[in-house]
This record gives sequence, structure tokens and C-alpha cells, in this order.
Amino acid sequence: MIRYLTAGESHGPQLTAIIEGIPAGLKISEETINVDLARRQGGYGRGGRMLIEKDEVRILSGVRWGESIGSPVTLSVTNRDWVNWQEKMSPQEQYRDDSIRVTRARPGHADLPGAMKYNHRDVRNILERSSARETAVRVAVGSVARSFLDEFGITVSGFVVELGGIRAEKNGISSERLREQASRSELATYDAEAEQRMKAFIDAAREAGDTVGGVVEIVVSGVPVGLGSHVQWDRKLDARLAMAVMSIQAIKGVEIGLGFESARRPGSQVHDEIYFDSSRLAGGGATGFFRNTNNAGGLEGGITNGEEIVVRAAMKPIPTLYKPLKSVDMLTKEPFEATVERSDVCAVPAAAVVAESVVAVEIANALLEKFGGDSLAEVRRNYDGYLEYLRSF
Ligand SMILES: Cc1cc2nc3c(=O)[nH]c(=O)nc-3n(C[C@H](O)[C@H](O)[C@H](O)COP(=O)(O)O)c2cc1C
Ligand SMILES: C=C(O[C@@H]1CC(C(=O)O)=C[C@@H](OP(=O)(O)O)[C@H]1O)C(=O)O
Repeated sequence: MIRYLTAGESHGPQLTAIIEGIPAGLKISEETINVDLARRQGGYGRGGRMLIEKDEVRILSGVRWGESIGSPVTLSVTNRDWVNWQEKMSPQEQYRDDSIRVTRARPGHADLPGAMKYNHRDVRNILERSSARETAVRVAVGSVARSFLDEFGITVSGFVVELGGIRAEKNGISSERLREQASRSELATYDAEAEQRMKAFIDAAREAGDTVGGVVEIVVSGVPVGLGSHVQWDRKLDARLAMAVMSIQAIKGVEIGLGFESARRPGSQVHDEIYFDSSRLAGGGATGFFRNTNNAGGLEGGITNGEEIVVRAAMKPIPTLYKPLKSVDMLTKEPFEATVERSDVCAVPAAAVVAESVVAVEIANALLEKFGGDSLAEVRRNYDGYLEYLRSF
């Protein structure tokens, strides 16, 4: 079972994660993690902060000579912007300066409920941690989970499928080609024509001082039948995926497979009919059972059914706008219009990478729960034994 915690403020010295439960013998490298960190930083529509940061991970424990040793893995990502905030974010009392308190709570942020809950008169004590800067180190954690999944031929891909009401069309293209096209896109989408219109939408929002949200889709390929369980609410893999994805800043909706659309259709147009073809087994497939549709998004009863897992998430528009929103000063109770120095206009492509990462952690966890072992070799033995059994089912 993988557990992890993150720590760190947006303008503090660094973000840190400690991951517990990575089996021994897994190849983990800073270079591999950095590829995912760079992917998260990219994407059309981001603001000035991304010009300052160049995220690179440091592995501080749990890895020796390129492989996990079974002890907790500590990862850290430096905040380059911290040099500009050393005194304002200092842990030392001598730097206290009440004149720089932030007392104007921004709508759509954790600012006001957080300040009220934690008895703060300075919103900075809330916003520093509620910021999505934290997702940098979550992506580093996800990257380790991905390396683990790679060992079992499981891939996790994220796409922007809708932005500003513009939908990306798959047009019958194979999953592999979709991934390839998305990897070349500034918006992590696979539809070049839709991408142009999406970019124009972002440009128009920026001009208008407004912001943009969208929908991301995460596809997990190569998952065996039988991860997750129907027997208890907190073992259902669909529930765990929903929680993980919903925990990402600004995500307001999660659906699996057809999701909300399934509520609009009759049952005959929703459920994926079951077929069997023994030649699939002869051809090296894991099982002879198959479906011609995947409206369930790879999950039935909280258990993987061997089809691709498909999770979609709705991201609200970035809450800090150049076009001011009304709010009230926490101390004076006077109304004001929230102003902003810098902010993203759109971070949907970044959210796709973050969602990939949190999904990867949940899938890795479900795999470890079923095939658990303290070393990669042990997990693999358990996995191979199960696959062997499945072929005879
Ligand atoms: C990758 C990413 C980047 C974000 N960038 C910004 C930003 O620049 N400005 C902003 O106001 N919110 C940004 N957000 C959203 C806020 O962090 C989020 O809306 C806020 O913390 C409130 O949390 P909630 O929307 O989950 O309720 C970003 C979110 C993500 C996932
Ligand atoms: C730093 C990141 O995203 C930040 C998330 C964020 C927020 O309020 O969530 C606000 C912005 O930070 P700042 O206020 O420093 O400009 C974004 O840049 C990042 O993704 O690495």
C-alpha cells in the first residue's frame, strides 16, 4: 500500500513528499521524474510564475544506485520564487511585518473559509498552502507510481478533451496515435483543429481579463481484471479514483466512462455486452472475455474489468481574474474589487498531468493491494501467478 504526504508552501523554500510503501527494486531516477514535472509546467495559458520556476526533483531518501530500497522515498522540488519571499515567508519571528498582511479574501479560493477556520487575520497563511503549486510535488509522486506501473505494462495518459465549450474529437483514431498527437500539442489535446479554436478562446479570455476551465480525460491502458473490490465502500476503485481526482485544486466534477451521459440514455445504450473468443487467448491475450464498447470506463462494481479505465474531470475557470471580482476586506468589512498581479488564464493542460499522476498512484495502490510484496520481484511473481490463473477462467 502506498501512502504519501506532501508539505510546503507556494512561496516557501521547497515542496516535499514522503512516499511509504514503494517495493524494493524499482528503478527511480530524477531524470524520469523531471520529464513529468516539465510536462506539468507547460501548456498554453499559464502565467508569469511559470517563467520563474523550472521544476526539478531531488531524491533525498529511499533510493540507492537508481533503485528503491524499500524505505520511505523523500522527494523535493525547489521553489525558485522563494528568493523573492525569504523574509515574507520566514519561519523566524523577527521578520513579522503586519503591514504586509493580506486581508482581502479572493472569491473562489480557500482564503475566507480558511482564515475563519484557522483563526488567521492574514490570508497568506491559507493561500500559500491551498495554491496549486503543491501539485508539482504530487506529480513527482505520480511519476514514481508510473515507473512502477510501467513494469506491468500499464500506461496512464491525460488529455484535454474540452475547453471553453470546444470539444476535441477522437475521429476513430487509435489510443496510441491519440497519445502521440496529444504529446505534441501545447494544450495536451489530440485534435489539432479543436486546439486552434481552444487557443483562440484562451487568448480572448486573456484579453477580456477573464479565465478558462475545461475537461480532462485520463485513460489507463493495460490494467488487469480484478483491481479494486465491490465488497466494501472504501475498496471500490471508482470511488478511490474519484476522491483522488477531486482532490486536485479547481476540479469540480469527476465522471467514469459515460458518466453523466449514462443518466440520459436507456440501459440498452449504456451497458457493455459481454463476449468470449478463445482465439484471443491463443493470441496471447490475458482472457478470452471482451466487450465491443467501454461505456463503463473499465470499472464494474468498483472492480476493473480489463477494459481501459476512463476518468474525466471538470476544472473550473481559474478564480483569480484580471477583471476584478467583488469581495469584502476581512478586517474593515469594506467592499473592494479583487485585483491581481499575476495568475494563470488557463491551467487545464497542467491539470491533465496532475490528474494522470493521482490516478497513477491509485492504480499502483490497487495493484499493490492485490499482488502486494516487499520487492518488485515478489509483486511480479504474484502478478504472473494471477495472470496464469485468469487464462484458465
Ligand atoms: C495546475 C493548476 C494551476 C492553477 N493556477 C492558478 C492560478 O494561477 N491562479 C488561481 O487563482 N488559481 C489557480 N488554480 C486554482 C486554485 O488553486 C484553486 O481553485 C483554489 O485553490 C481553490 O480550490 P478549489 O477550486 O479546489 O475549491 C490552479 C489550479 C491548478 C490545478
Ligand atoms: C506555482 C504554480 O501555480 C500557481 C497556482 C496558483 C494558485 O492559486 O493555485 C497561483 C499561481 O501562483 P502565483 O500566485 O505565485 O503566481 C500559479 O502560478 C505551479 O503550478 O507551479
